[in-house]
Amino acid sequence: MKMGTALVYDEEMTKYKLLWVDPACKIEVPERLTVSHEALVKAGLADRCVAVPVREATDADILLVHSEEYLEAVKKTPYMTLEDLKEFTLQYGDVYFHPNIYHCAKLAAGAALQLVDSVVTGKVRNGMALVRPPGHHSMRSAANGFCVFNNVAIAAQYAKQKYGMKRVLIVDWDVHHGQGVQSCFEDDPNVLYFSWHRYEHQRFWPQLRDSDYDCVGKEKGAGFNINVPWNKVGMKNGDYLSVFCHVLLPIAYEFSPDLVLVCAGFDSAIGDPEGEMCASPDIFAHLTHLLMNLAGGKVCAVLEGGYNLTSLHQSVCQTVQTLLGDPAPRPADLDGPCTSALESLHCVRSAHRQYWSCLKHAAELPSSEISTKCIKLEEEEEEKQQHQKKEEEEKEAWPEPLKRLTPPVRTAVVLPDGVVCPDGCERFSPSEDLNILNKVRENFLKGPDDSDALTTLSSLTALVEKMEKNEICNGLALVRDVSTARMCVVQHAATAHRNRVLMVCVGDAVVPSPGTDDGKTLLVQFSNTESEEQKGKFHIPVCLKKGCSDVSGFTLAVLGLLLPLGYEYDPSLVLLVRTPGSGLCDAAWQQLTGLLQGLAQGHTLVLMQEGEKACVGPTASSLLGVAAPSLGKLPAPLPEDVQALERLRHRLQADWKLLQTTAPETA
Ligand SMILES: NCCCNCCCCCC(=O)CS
Ligand SMILES: [Zn+2]
Repeated sequence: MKMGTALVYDEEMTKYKLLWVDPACKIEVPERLTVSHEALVKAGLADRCVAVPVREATDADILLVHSEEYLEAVKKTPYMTLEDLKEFTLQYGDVYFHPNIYHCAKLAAGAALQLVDSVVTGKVRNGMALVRPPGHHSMRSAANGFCVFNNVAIAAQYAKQKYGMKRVLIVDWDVHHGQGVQSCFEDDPNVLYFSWHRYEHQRFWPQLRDSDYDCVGKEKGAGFNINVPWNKVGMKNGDYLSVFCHVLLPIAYEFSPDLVLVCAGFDSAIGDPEGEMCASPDIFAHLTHLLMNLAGGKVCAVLEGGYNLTSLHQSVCQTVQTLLGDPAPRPADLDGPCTSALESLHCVRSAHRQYWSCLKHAAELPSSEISTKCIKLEEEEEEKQQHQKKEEEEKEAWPEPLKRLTPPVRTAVVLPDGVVCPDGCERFSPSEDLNILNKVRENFLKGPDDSDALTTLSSLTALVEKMEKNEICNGLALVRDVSTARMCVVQHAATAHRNRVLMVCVGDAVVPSPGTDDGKTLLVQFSNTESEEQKGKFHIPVCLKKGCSDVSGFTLAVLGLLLPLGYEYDPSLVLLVRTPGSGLCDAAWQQLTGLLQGLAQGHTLVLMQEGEKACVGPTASSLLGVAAPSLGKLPAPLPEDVQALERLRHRLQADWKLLQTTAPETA
């Protein structure tokens, strides 16, 4: 499987700027690109990428989205005087022209097409295009919001036309609604457009009625346009992750795209004057990671907005470093979604429940008076927040994202002699560390002579120690006795006081509840047997009618339950245990292994029963960072599974805020 990350950039795109006074446009400056690119160079990330040259989009490329008259009009701008340019600009909104902007707009669109070529032909696995002018606001026959040509919309049409891509997912995490993208594809069921955006009940630019959650697409495209309006500023990491886990990812997996394009705007990060949100730059490492197992990893990120040069360059680095496969930083102290975000979440899920089987269970929209009451309630909160926000603005500051050091060894394996070490992995030699050997001997050995158990258990202990020191990223062990191995790992990991172990079990082995409910271990167990005993906050049985053999139900449980739990729990180690009888297909198992690596700085330890030897290769592939194979278009999950998950989420959301999908009942 091809690895490699493309970086498409050319300094020519810095060579235009605002030539007159216009307060709405002055934030769109050339430094946005130079600062971002220099940060990638300084962080040593640019050198790790495959440099892909830009090219000018041809007329034919541009006409995939725009009208001839618009293109002909823009073609005239290089020859215009300053007065003509001002005149020409007046017909559009919140955008400016410059003698060189037509050239740069062709390069920006061409850069996106070069990126698509590199990814789709397999030259690289994924990549990022650092471009300006941005694109997602430009309409078929109009420039808008700093945008001239719609770079990502052109890229999507190009991918469909040139490569016969059936289904393209566009994720727009920019803080503005890409109305240009929406209008291009709103009747197209082959392009799923997702956008969240600052909206404030249509009070925020561009103040469009069509940006609200009930604009779901038209005719054949109904359901393939997802708008998540942020009706308040100050949204944080927990708000963003909730929307990914409870809206975007379940639908994206059901849609099963052949290609993922990202309108990667970073004005949704903290410090940005446009967005006024509070999400930290490292959240983009997680948003990127969560998309990287879709479409076999074919992800093309194209820069859109981002106007605070500090959070912009930090967010760009977080995104590129994740595309390169480096483990994501641990998500620091996530809050649950705020009331306003929950209302939006609930409305979006209700608006789309008829189109997506993963949402069938979404509760009915609250009757109209309740929703207006919510808005009234919000307006009161708003007054309070407004003056508070004024003070905050001055001291907007956030910690520099932690340096993400990549362990020297990516994947270590503990395997019985007869099993070959998968390519790219490092066989972990048994430990000679005497105090480990003694501890294992006295705590876990049944018979004194059980030498190979001693070898296995001491190797595992040593492996966990090396993961804690970040010398090894993740590991895989094929063991005879999984339950003893599991206890050994949990016991060792728990000794380090601040450790938390997320243990995920698939298969029919009965897993005893972790000792006390002290929170040092969170056990999530997938099975098909309804367990009778009441579990605590830290032991969560997920019972699916057909266990893990139903990929749709399993995927829904992973995306809408396991991931939010994992992010909120924020473990230092993820212990993924597979025992026979899970019925889990390799692709679903690899998706699980891939997605969980977004937690614990990628420290995932997979324990498998010896009988699962055939699964060593696929597991190693995921642990090495290779994208999991696509699951294909998912059939509808079993209604009883959907209801069971919904009930479980409602039962747990008092303890686990990221499981919430509806606003607390208004008094
Ligand atoms: N006219 C009131 C000023 C509001 N600012 C709007 C500026 C357009 C923002 C477009 C953008 O950021 C592209 S990602
Ligand atoms: Zn924007």
